[in-house]
Amino acid sequence: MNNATNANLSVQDVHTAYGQSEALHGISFDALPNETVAIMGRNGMGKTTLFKSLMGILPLKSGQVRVAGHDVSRDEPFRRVAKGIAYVPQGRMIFPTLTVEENIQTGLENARSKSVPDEIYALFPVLFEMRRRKGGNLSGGQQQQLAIARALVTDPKVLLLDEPTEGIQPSIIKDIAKALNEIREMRKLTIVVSEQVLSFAMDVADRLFVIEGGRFVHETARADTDQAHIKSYLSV
Ligand SMILES: Nc1ncnc2c1ncn2[C@@H]1O[C@H](COP(=O)(O)OP(=O)(O)OP(=O)(O)O)[C@@H](O)[C@H]1O
Repeated sequence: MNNATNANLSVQDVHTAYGQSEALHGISFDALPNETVAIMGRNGMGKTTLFKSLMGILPLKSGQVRVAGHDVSRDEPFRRVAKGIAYVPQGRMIFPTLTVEENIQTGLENARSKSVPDEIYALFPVLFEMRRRKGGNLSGGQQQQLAIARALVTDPKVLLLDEPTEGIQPSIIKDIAKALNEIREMRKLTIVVSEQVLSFAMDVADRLFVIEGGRFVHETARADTDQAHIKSYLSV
């Protein structure tokens, strides 16, 4: 475990329930600036519930979430965004009838300037080419890039991505891995990504956790990863 005082994201003993049914049973981890952490697990193991808990979309039953040293555990989602955490949800959730540019601008709601920073289009040139097209007309991979761009304009310290490779073709998955590595290096971001694709996690993550039944059951540094062991958790 890293020293919590240096952590950009510190998650301590988080429990989350749907009514009487507890889905997360005490999740704890820290992540540093310029570090990517992958959370691996099959469907229904708690990845989405964890991200919604970190963002405040679901209330914590108990536990604490700190972003850059600030306790955000009781904050509404928009306050958490202002304190430096951003979310790319599963399924991307872009607005199909808005243009690419307008989709990115929805992330700039609380910013002084509504113009999309050049840096964003430099990272994702395809979004610049397609800036006047409707979001709904983009391919899955382009929509994923758009969802990442929209999250990045809030200038987060911590970026959460829920299964970014879902439904995306392998060649584009490589592009997304490259973009995430560039963004992390450029902004010294903390990235937390949930995944079922191990090769993608190995391309981006410094550390990997396995979640099962709402608990972390395995942790490994990338260099020490026993890939066969991780795969045994991912196969049904
Ligand atoms: N709205 C809900 N009401 C009740 N239980 C829920 C709800 N959403 C999820 N759960 C339960 O919480 C547990 C964790 O689900 P979660 O969606 O977080 O898993 P996941 O790992 O993100 O899987 P997936 O990749 O399918 O989204 C599951 O047992 C699921 O049935």
